Amino acid sequence: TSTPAQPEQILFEERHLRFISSLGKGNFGSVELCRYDPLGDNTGELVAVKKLQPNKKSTLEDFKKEVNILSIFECDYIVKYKGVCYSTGRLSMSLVMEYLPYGSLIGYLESYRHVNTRRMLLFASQICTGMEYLQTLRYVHRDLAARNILVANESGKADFLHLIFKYAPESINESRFSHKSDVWSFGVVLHELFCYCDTNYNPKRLYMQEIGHYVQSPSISMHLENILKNNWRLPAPLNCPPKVYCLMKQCWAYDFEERPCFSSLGKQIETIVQEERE
Ligand SMILES: COc1ccc(-c2cccc3nc(Nc4ccc(N5CCN(C)CC5)cc4)nn23)cc1
Repeated sequence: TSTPAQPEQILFEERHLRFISSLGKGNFGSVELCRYDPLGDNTGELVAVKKLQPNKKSTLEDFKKEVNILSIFECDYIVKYKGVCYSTGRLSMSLVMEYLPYGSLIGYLESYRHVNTRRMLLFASQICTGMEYLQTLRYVHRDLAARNILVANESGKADFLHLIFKYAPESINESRFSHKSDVWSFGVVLHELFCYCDTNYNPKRLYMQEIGHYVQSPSISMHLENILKNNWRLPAPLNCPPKVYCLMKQCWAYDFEERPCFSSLGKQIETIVQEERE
């Protein structure tokens, strides 16, 4: 049998990757803004470089898996993979991706507070399309959250990336993830959107208010599971159209089989957009 075709490994030479700034850190490693400038005249393109932490538990295998997965995705709503960079000295590997200048949805909503319902719904609809695409590839995201959603450009085309208060009940205590648990997380992202990612109303804070701030970490998930089982849900955001809150509640059906799929959510969002127009 022939060996599986290697994704086109576009090699970025480390010596031409000029560090500009740090874009963010996570348990995966760090992401830096760099200019790939082989001509050395600052005309090179800006790229987002995700450095793999070799010491972290994520291994070379994880890296190769991520490269293979990302390089297959062909979707307007998933960040574009450009290639890899193997640094000779430090034996580290980096993932090179397109750079999205507007940063995360959280940062965007904090600075552009005038974002109206229509634009929010546009974001929601685009996130839905991206999630539908992942589902066709049978890829479960597991970390859909506003912090992992990147805004691609002024037109508000939401891009998102892959990656506890976002989790569906079955994920919290059975670690079961599915497209339907991603739908639950999508409901939480909708909530963040319509709260403008306001830290006073972020999911963690609202859940902890209900559970009790005194509760310490290991038992938080048990308390979370209890309030969800007792049908408590995140409250409707200020000025949130009732139909949008109704969508969130559908995503938060305790029984994952009762949750809508992304294509149904997309259609319902389109309907609300039409009604908002009239
Ligand atoms: C968890 O941290 C990150 C950071 C960056 C990325 C990432 C991956 C793949 C492509 C990509 N494009 C951008 N753009 C971007 C632009 C601005 C900012 N911020 C500017 C303002 N600063 C205060 C915060 C960062 C962050 C990311 N970030 N980014 C993913 C996760």
